[in-house]
Amino acid sequence: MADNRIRVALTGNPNVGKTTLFNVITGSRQHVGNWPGVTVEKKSGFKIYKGYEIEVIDLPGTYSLTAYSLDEVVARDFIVDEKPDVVVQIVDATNIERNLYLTTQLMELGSKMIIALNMYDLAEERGDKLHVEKMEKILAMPVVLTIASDNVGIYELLDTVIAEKQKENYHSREIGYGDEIESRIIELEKVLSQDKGLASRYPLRWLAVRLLDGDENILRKIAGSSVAPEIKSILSRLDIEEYEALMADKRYEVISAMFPQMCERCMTRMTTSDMIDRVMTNKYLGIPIFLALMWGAFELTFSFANPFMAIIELIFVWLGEVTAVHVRPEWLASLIGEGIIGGVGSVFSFIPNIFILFFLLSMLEDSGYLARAAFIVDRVMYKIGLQGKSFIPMLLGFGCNVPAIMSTRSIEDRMDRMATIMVVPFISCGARLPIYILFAGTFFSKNAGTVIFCIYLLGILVAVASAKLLRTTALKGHPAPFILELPPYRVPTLKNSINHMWDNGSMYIRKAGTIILGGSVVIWLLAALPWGVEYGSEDSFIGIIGHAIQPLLDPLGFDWKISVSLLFGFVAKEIVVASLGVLYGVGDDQLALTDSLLADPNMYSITALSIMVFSLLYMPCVAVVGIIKKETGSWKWTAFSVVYGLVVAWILAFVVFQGGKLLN
Ligand SMILES: Nc1nc2c(ncn2[C@@H]2O[C@H](COP(=O)(O)OP(=O)(O)OP(=O)(O)O)[C@@H](O)[C@H]2O)c(=O)[nH]1
Ligand SMILES: [Mg+2]
Repeated sequence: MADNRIRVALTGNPNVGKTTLFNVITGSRQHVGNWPGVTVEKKSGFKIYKGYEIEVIDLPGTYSLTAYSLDEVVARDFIVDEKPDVVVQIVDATNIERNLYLTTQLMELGSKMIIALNMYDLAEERGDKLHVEKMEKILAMPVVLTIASDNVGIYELLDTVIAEKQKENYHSREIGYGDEIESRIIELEKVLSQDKGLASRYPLRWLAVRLLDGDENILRKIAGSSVAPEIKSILSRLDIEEYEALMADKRYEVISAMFPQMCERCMTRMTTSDMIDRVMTNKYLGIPIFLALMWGAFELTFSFANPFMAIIELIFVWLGEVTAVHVRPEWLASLIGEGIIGGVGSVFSFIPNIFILFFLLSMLEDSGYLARAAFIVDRVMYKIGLQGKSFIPMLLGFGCNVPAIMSTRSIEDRMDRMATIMVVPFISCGARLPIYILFAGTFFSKNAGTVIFCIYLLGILVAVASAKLLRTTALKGHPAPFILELPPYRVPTLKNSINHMWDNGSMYIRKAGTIILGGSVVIWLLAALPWGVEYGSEDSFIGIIGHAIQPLLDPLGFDWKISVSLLFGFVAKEIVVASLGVLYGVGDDQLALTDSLLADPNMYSITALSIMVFSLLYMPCVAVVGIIKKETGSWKWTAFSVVYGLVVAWILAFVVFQGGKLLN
């Protein structure tokens, strides 16, 4: 490797600001959130600085080097196997003692190390006195103060990285584990050293320590080695569990001896966060507060977005009129008017809602509240035999199910993970929102926010119930207890909320310009062909397809237009709205889609409700099906997910529609 290239790994406990730091150094925009477990994959980026090409790798958070879940393994293996030039451990300055556990393990690896003492704004705020120089001396490594979220200390950190890389010799730092364990370490080291390949790849002392620590992954790493049988026989004579406990004790002992010298007045005390949590996570108040906050978010979304939505609608209706008058030949006017403006336009008018909802959700996330929501829901889920960790992917699922399913990698237990993957599609993603806004806004205009809130809630309930069902049948087993470290409450940063809003919102706009545009044109073609048929009539191709599937959906109250739109929604759920836009010929009679729907004699509010319920549940879109296949590695489960969704959606929409008809 050329001399001016440096590879730097960012590691540390979850939720300490690794990704925030990564983003400011490399100018990337990876997802940052105030809860542990945001990052589940390694991401790399580059920074050119003072003539050096610095590659920075952001890793998932990990509490120790004994990795349990998939994301922790990613972090551990990278540092151990890829040997970055410099390892930067990001330490939460308000939680140093706890973070040092990982430090003691990283130290043993013998890599060049730097501590970035992050969030020191928060430490200072509460009156801690940090002794950075003492810390450097005790740990024998550079310590740099940073405030990643405020761009403070970044260049100092980069300078330190360069200086560290250039250092010729540095001493590895060791923890003494006491005579008994030390003699075992020496015994193991001696055997391990016979395998020259191993010796060149890993520090032998480190390997020995990990083996005595009962690390299964390390056992697997040396399985192919000639010394493996001998190592195994030594280990089998020892009580590894006891060694593991002894070594952990020793580390804690070392930490509690050095910690008081690094920080004065850094005792644990009742913080504001703790006090707020007494109320927020209270046994009785927790769930009502959660529901109230979510309901508030939907109400706000709706009332704020309404005027903007009306303006966008007007613009598209006007564009439709202009097209009808000025564009010739007529088929082209129809393509642009009915197809493109009708389809893309009707999806576009929901952009304000998407933006506002994601802005609000990201404020809740950044403040630390969503982690509490996971905690509260976990309490309930655990009682009915489910693992609360599944709630975190569900939270991500409100944005898009694809990253949500990827984030299940942080779930250790395979059964739990599979069950979570199967139920995430019931969590309503942003793409379904336009469908609800259209139908709730049109048929329940007075309390649209509440109706949409109930739909989201229904999604969560179906997800939880399905998980329960799966966990007691095909994916039987006990849930592992879930320990979630609650992050502190923080004032949400505007930058973060806007970034988050933009990421979700721009994805939506991109989709409108590509897949939805394409879908609209296809639907227009199907509605206009065969040549000479009346546009969008029952004799057009789309009419024929619609009539073919409509009998299946008739008991749910859907006519052929709704049926065919739902069919195309499989590609992307926004297409349901786009194709309704095309089929109701917005450009034609110069009405907004909402007015056309109100004018349709077959549409009642109960039909609208049935459509919303069906769209919420009916099957994951193409992209989600793809990721389910990838993450489960099984066609059987992928097919199950599609069929199960369709069945559940059909049954619930049936109950809603037929029940509603009976009541009326
Ligand atoms: N006050 C303050 N907040 C910070 C600082 N650095 C990061 N944060 C916030 O801390 C939270 C966690 O940041 P992330 O960058 O997602 O943390 P991470 O270490 O990548 O977390 P995982 O990927 O879950 O392991 C976010 O809400 C950030 O805005 C800091 O220096 N000061
Ligand atoms: Mg991260």
